[in-house]
Amino acid sequence: MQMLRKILPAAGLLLLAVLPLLPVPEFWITQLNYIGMFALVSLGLVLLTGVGGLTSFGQAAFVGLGAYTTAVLSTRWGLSPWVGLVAGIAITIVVALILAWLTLRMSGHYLPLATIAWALSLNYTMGNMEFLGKYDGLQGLPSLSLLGMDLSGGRALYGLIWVIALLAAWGVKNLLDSRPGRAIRALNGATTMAEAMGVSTFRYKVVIFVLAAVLAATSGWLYAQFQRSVNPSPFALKMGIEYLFMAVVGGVGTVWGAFVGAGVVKLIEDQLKELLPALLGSSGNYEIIVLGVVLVLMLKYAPKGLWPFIETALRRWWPAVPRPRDWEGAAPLPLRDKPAPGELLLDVDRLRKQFGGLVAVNDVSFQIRAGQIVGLIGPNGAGKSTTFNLVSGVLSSTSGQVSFRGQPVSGLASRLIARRGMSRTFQHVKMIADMTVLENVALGGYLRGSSGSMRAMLRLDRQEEQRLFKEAETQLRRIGMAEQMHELAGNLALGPQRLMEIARALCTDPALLLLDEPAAGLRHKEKQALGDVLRQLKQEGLSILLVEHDMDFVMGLTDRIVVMEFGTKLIEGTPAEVQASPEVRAAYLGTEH
Ligand SMILES: Nc1ncnc2c1ncn2[C@@H]1O[C@H](COP(=O)(O)OP(=O)(O)OP(=O)(O)O)[C@@H](O)[C@H]1O
Repeated sequence: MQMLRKILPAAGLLLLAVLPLLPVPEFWITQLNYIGMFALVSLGLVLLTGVGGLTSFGQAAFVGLGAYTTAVLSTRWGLSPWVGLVAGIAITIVVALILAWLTLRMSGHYLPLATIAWALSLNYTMGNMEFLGKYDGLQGLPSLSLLGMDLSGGRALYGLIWVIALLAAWGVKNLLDSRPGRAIRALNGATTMAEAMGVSTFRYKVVIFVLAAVLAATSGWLYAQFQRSVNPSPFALKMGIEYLFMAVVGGVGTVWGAFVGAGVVKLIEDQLKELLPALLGSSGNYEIIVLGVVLVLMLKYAPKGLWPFIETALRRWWPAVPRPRDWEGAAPLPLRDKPAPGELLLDVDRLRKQFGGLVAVNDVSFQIRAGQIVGLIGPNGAGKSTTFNLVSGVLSSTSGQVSFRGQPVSGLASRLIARRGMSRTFQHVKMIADMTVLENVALGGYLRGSSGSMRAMLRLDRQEEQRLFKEAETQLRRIGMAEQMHELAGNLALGPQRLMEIARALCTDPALLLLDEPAAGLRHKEKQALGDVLRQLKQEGLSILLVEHDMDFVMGLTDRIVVMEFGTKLIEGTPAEVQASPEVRAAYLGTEH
């Protein structure tokens, strides 16, 4: 059985490889060629839409860009199709960068609308330029050859198409399991957290946008070699919608879903093209209507597509194995310069935040010195979380100054503040639910690594990955969560999720740790353990700013406490001073009890 499990995938791959040598009808080879080319585009959408959350209807236009570039270069200037491939990718990168710059800062429905706009305009350009042969397109592309082998014809191209498609799948899979990949996986719903870990989320939006465009253009190049001609219709908006449809049907967040989606849509569409006109007695693009209905049903009943069902079935044969723990011998990550004990670390000076007429933080000032644990307390709505967000750069202040390690940081993006050594957790836990605890914590080490997307895709980043995972495990062990490192973060209870956030923040190697209600949701024993960890961190020289409602926890842990009420600092002092203060009693008793 064990043997069979190992042999089966290899046998499947072998069958795929030798298929064109077997007496398989040309029709099926052609189908498989289309599936491979469509899967390549759909793979880009897995990255862009499924993982990154950026919906694009415009991928067909990039397919067209790849196809037209090689067609023009080979038919008008007689250049080799290989030059066409390189030029097509280069032009696509330039166009994608310009479009990304123009559109990727848009939010909500504006981005999909923008993708429709450029899909239409690129398609009209193809159809109206004399130079591109207008709607007739360009014919007579020269045949492709590789190392003296003639690759014209479906059977000959089959190998190239599938090698490229599978290599692309391998690259995308590698990318998603890497330092940049973890940042990319944060794009869909966890951007605030990723930015606080030092990630430029805009940069990664551009990266996946360009990558998806390059995959589409490569598919277009293959398409042009396959057809030996190009015209605008296969690159129209309708096809852009179909590519998205393939990604959704297959399983928009999964690499193999791209292949399943491409296969299922292509095969169903072909059947419908024959069946529907026969049933309805007239010809027309009726299959689009059926596909549209299927899409709506899928989005309602199986929004994650078909792949999760297939995966569940496959898991019986190939159970999921935890990530191998291969980082034991990895070198530790570099540490930052730490402030000297007693050094002024954080200086908050008359910080103010207004939301319209509401003054959420009203000219609040306080300081933290290196090695201190400072508590920020106050009744609900006092402005504690807002103060946190202002200090860490998640919100910009209306007025006032924040200096960190002697440098002004007001107005800086949170990722730039993170770079200087401030790290935080969130009142409402922010994580990537479908990543393991270990991977979530490793995202905290983002700034301590440097591997880019290219290295990750080629899997040249393994040494750095081992160092990052070793650090992540160390931090998890520190807060007593090493046993849960292979669990999916979304499956944890709220308490452990909060602890995981602390481990992630520690993974940044901070000089100042900002903890927003770290003990909420923890059991008594867990709270005690957390208190011990924080004391230990303090002994190691770390400074902590802590928002917390559990008074016993705060009083037993902090050196100083800042009390806020209605956005204003009520008093500041040692825990004993604060406990003895009649104002504080009034604030709490008056509002909470
Ligand atoms: N984005 C926002 N827009 C408008 N008002 C806001 C916004 N964020 C916070 N507020 C308001 O600012 C005030 C302070 O909120 P904040 O969340 O900072 O309080 P808090 O002390 O952290 O409270 P809690 O302990 O309940 O978390 C509240 O009145 C809140 O409604």
